[in-house]
Amino acid sequence: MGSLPVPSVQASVAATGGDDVPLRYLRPEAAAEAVTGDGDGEAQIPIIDHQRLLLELDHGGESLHRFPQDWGFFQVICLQLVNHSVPDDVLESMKANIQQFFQLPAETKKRFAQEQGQLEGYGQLFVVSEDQKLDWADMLFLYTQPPEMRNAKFWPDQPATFRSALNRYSGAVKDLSDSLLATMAKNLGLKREAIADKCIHGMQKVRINYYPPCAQAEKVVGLSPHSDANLLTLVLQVNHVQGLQIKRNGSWLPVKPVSGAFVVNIGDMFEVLTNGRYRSIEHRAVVDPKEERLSIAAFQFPDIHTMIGPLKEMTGHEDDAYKTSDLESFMKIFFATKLEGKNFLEQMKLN
Ligand SMILES: O=C(O)CCC(=O)C(=O)O
Ligand SMILES: [Fe+2]
Repeated sequence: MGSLPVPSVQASVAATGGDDVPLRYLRPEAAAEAVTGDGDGEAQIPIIDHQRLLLELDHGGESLHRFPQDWGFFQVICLQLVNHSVPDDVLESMKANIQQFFQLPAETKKRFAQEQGQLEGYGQLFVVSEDQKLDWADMLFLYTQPPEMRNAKFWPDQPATFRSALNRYSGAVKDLSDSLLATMAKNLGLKREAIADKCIHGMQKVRINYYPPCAQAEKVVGLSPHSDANLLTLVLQVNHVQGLQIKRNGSWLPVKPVSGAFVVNIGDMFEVLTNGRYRSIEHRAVVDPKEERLSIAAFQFPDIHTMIGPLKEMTGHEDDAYKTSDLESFMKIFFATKLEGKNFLEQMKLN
């Protein structure tokens, strides 16, 4: 497993001034796919107050149900969660640390570079061929939970507070995710523990994205369209620069950054577990012509030894619509596949 090495986009922009965009990044047709509005007003992703949601749930309210139904034929959850349990200082410290990390000299960042055949570290993912188009971004990918899975050599020791900030962030986001999974299970008519029980030692991987500005922003893509393979993803948009878009009714809908909010996305494993009742969200990131953009995606997985397949309580008399496989095989196929819409999940479908 691994991704082919590619140059740092940030370093190339610094070296060349960034006016000439190398051919491997130019994909004007993909970049120009239709975008709906600016993510405001009617088209805005629902903003959910987490404390209120929990109160409603305790009182038997309809909680999350309203939103997926408003959001089209399939149950699609993409929402911005505010008033959640991750403390402000944990968010602020994480943001400051990653902003400082990407400002470090190229040689310093390279000390944490991915190694051949491995996914973790500073570099890029999903590059599977020499002639594939590339994303206009650099990233840092780390295994964060359970703590035994951490590989200290990929965890930056500069800035000095990076490791402690990520440690706190990771734990707080895991707790929040567990709480959301319990809520979602209840929404599906399952026991609260139905999904959470699979996540007691649930894995978490964190992908920190850095999108440099691009003089030809309208011809490049920051992160190719994809759905996340895991159960649930919590994305923090680190600064005010807009870039994240979700696919809805065939066009791209911008997700406006809301300060302190987590964008909560359903991943492929949730789609499989619910036998397709809920659908994973296809999304992408575009880049800004003038300003850099940063985001942190925390991918929540079940425990490493969990089998991933449609839950019996979900299927009833229906046939399974997806294969059942162990988590490791599931992930191997995911990382060997070029990131392109939901093509990975197609491989997991039966018939
Ligand atoms: O940059 C973003 O907002 C999206 C990040 C994302 O989708 C990912 O890392 O999987
Ligand atoms: Fe994603």
